[in-house]
Amino acid sequence: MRKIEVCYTPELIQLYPLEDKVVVVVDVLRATSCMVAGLANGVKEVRPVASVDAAWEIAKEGYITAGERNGVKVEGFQIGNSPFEHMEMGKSNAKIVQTTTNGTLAIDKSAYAPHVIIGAMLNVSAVAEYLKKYDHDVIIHCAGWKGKYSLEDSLFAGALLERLKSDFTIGCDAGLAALTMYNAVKDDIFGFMKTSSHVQRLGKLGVIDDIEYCLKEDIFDIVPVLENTAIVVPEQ
Ligand SMILES: O=C(O)[C@H](CS(=O)(=O)O)OP(=O)(O)O
Repeated sequence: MRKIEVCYTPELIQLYPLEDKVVVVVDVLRATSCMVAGLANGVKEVRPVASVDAAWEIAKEGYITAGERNGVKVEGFQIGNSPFEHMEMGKSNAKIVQTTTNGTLAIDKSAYAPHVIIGAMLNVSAVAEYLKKYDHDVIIHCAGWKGKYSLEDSLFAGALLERLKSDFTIGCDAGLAALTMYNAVKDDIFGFMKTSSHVQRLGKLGVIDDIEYCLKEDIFDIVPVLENTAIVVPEQ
């Protein structure tokens, strides 16, 4: 049986050989939720970059600048890190260059894997169905927060494992912990998350609507993939 493992933070990713794996990168609050919401609503592609300077360079090619530092829109950028802003950009089929504290860094650190896909609560069942058809072992790469563990990305890991537990062997204790936590709180994820450090931090910035939205399961059925340097939704 294929194996699925969970890496809780980008600081640990060097412990996981990625050469022959599918990597699911997740940053529920909020980077990968923005990508999924935007791409499902007409955004053409997202170029994830680790630095603000790199974003400015790519913006010269006609990309909309998106992203945050410390949760706040980068000065001079067109949009920040809200899924609603990304969905709005879909109306003009924008191409976006995005840099965030945790999410785009985790993508950067996964980029040498042969296959990288983008997960969020918003598309968790679509990701599960995609992985069932794809004959490879899987690593769920949680973006965490500044190298540390985060509850929301672990909940995504648990939600995905719950959907895949008959098809994959859960190959690590991190996965078992995520699955147990998800099943314990799945009926009130928003209530559970209220005490988390990320919600406390972002809540102070007045983005509670973003948080509530990003914690919803299965709003979209797309699976964005990293193709060379861009995240796109391949034609079915
Ligand atoms: O904007 C966000 O949600 C966070 C900001 S911070 O890390 O909490 O300061 O960034 P992200 O890379 O989307 O986790």
